[in-house]
Amino acid sequence: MTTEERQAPPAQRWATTSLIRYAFTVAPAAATVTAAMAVVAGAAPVGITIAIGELIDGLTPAIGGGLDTPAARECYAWVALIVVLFFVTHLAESARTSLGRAVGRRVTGRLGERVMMAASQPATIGHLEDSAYLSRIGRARGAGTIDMPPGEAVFGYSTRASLWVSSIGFAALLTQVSWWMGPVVLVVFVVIHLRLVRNYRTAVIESVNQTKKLRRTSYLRDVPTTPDAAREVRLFGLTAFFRDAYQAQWRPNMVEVWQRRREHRLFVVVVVLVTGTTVASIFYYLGHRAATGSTTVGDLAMGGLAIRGLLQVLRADDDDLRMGFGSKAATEALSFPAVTTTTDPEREPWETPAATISCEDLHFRYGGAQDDVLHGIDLVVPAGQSLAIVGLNGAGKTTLTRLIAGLDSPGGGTVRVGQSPIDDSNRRRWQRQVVGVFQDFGRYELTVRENIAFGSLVDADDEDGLRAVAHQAGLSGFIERLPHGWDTVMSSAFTNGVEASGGEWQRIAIARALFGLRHGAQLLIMDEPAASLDPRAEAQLYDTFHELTAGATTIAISHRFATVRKAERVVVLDEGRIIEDGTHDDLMAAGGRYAELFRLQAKRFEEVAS
Ligand SMILES: Nc1ncnc2c1ncn2[C@@H]1O[C@H](COP(=O)(O)OP(=O)(O)OP(=O)(O)O)[C@@H](O)[C@H]1O
Repeated sequence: MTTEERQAPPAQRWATTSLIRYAFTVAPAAATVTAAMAVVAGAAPVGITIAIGELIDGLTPAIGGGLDTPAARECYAWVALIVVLFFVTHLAESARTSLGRAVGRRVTGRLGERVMMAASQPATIGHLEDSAYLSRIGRARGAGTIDMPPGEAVFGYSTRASLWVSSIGFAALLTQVSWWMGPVVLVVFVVIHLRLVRNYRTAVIESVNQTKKLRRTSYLRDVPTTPDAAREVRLFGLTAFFRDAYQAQWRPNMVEVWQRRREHRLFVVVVVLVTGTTVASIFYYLGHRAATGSTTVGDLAMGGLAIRGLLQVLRADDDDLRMGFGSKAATEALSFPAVTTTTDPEREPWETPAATISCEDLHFRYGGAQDDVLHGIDLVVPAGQSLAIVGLNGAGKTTLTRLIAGLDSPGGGTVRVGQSPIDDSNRRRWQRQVVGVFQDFGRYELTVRENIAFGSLVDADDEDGLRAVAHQAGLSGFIERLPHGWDTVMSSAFTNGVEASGGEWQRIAIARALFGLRHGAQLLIMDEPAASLDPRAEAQLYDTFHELTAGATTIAISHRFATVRKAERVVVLDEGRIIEDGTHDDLMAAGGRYAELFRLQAKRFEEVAS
């Protein structure tokens, strides 16, 4: 993914046509019926207005003639038509509303999927750490001052379509009263309406363009209610900090939006004056014509009702907000490529089942950073070796494993597996050969079974395998005690769900990786895999390590030297360079950085023990 694709600025175009076309594509039947209902719901009130006019004109000859005269019967017919049209209006309007919303939901769902698939398309992960790209995703989901996803626009269009049908009908009725009146009123009202809508849309663009800032603002607002942060927020007394930071950011972000709203209110006053004058003049004109006998009372009533109906054209309200925000979100969502097929390949044997991994002159820099994190790493890891990477915080250990796993592509140099350099043509296939227990491993709010089976999802029905890896990771007792065993959801936020401790989560992550190894993965990466384990569990993990990893290549990052010394080979990383490489004994004998750090840690233990 290029930087331009990641950081595409907010869409300036409105997706009206493409969004409507999209709605007809994803829900053809419902969209067609919604459109038909919008036309009926818009046309029926015009019919009612005509019927009322005719009824009033028919009443004069009918009055005093009794209930069973032709004139009275004609009045009954008009009344019946009015009643029927009332029902038709309400039925069509209800159908339009519920179907329009359903189509909108479908559009929102499908566009949400489109964004998810597009964001998951690159095999590398750097774009998901890019704030510009995250803002694009936020905009495509309709996140703004208020959440207004794309489907809301579809519903707004159906409401507006109905309104346009009735407006054109009412204008046609006015033309019957006087030829110039319909076009003139329609044009004046439409011009005012479009201006009102433009104001709305400007406000929308401004607030959507604020997404990046608003994402930050929302973050500040949400932290105190996030379970992960709840303890620290209380213990450190941070509620007021987050409230103040939220307000301090929110107000300046909203200043322009508020200014726009003030201008808009002023414009609304002008609108009221112009329309009031127009409507008053027309009523005076109609009244004058009726009084001088050049038009009937029925036409007068019809004209009045038509004007009243036309006044609705002026409305610029929630529907415009829906169309504005929603279509903006849709424009953004539609700018993501449509990826329909999942690109996750099944695990299949690599060219050579157990291949040497070679890093050749690797350089890497994170997007937006000034300096490289890795400076020319050369490292050959033979198949089946257990390697430990050691180094101070920020030395580049995690970054190196990200490159080896194919999660990032290097700025310079190559990662080779066997004979094949890892590039975009084979990246996903290689990734399926790698399993990991990362520092920020996934804590999926799904069942414990799913959490572990993710290690090799196609083998999820391997009950024996699941039980075996759970046992190896020391989870058997934990799972037995769960209220729904393997089907317990790992989050108390859900009914019958439970919360696991940090160590239990880590064991789940280990079991997941072991399940992947069991089903053919050839590289295990572990970044501080025992950080949350109790000493007994950690000892057990490493004592049985070779048996558990079944000959796979393993790369472990750890600050615990008791763990590190068990590896066949150790490399020491310092500021993005390998400075030492050998067995524990070699490096101790060399008396370099490794020996220094090892002795420092051993001394601490001795001090504590004595
Ligand atoms: N996603 C990222 N975006 C930008 N910079 C990053 C990112 N991840 C890490 N860095 C930077 O890259 C450098 C190396 O980080 P890395 O996580 O590889 O170090 P490490 O040796 O694993 O550290 P630790 O022992 O603390 O886990 C650090 O200076 C860090 O700030």
